[in-house]
Amino acid sequence: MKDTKLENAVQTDEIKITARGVQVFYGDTHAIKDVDVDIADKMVTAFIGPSGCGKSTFLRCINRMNDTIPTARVEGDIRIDGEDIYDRRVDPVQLRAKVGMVFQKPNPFPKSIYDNVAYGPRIHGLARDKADLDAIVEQSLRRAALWDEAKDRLAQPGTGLSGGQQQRLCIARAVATSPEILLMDEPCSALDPIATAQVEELIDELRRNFSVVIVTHSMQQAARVSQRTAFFHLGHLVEFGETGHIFTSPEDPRTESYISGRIG
Ligand SMILES: Nc1ncnc2c1ncn2[C@@H]1O[C@H](COP(=O)(O)OP(=O)(O)OP(=O)(O)O)[C@@H](O)[C@H]1O
Repeated sequence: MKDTKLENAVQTDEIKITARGVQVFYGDTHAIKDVDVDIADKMVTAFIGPSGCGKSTFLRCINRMNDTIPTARVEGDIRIDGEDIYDRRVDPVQLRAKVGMVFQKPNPFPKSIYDNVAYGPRIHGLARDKADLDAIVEQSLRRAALWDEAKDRLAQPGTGLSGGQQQRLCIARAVATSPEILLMDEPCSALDPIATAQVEELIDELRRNFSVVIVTHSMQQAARVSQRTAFFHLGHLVEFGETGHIFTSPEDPRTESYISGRIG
């Protein structure tokens, strides 16, 4: 299995994240089993697979969010630009500024729109002065395609926005610290079709500047937004490759069954 995976791994792109022999345990539950993958820069990689197969668990390895779960134990090697992110010298808080995350349910802080976006730059000391912070907030809201809707109400609470706007605010908050990687865990599952389409369009824009990894339950969404797809099943990374190839000519029968709707 490992050889097939590596043969299918994308070798020609510029690689941002490499994972080798990754295992995750929650107590006695073995949730991720010996995963090897190379994730390309400036592309969208989708993680798909049936419920409970380990997509979110593996996503959380990339910014060490599993560190916050007491029963979770991660083994193996994960590197970003060749740097071992589990090295003792790596500060997880700094890592999470470099590897931003957007969650399933929009979770703006109970603060103004401005302060939501300014939060990360403030705690990481990224702005020289107020004018600089204003510029970061504006640029982040523009990148999240929210500036036009938010510019006249920056002092109003983020929680007063619509669900789709809140999710774009969370994307603006994530990009405000100039991350290199954006992790998205089912970012559209709480959104209506119009807001989903806006966020999907935004994801396509974001890949110009970031490496984006998205967990999705929707195969249509994976096909629309991603260039690379990883199919997980029972904790294994079964198949990984170009999205079009995975959806039209999957090589593993488990992938074929899943995309044709027979499992999951
Ligand atoms: N905090 C936790 N504590 C204990 N077990 C967990 C925890 N989080 C996940 N698991 C277990 O690890 C396995 C993988 O779960 P994970 O949430 O990563 O799957 P998933 O593919 O993202 O699922 P879904 O699509 O339903 O969100 C499952 O067996 C799940 O029950």
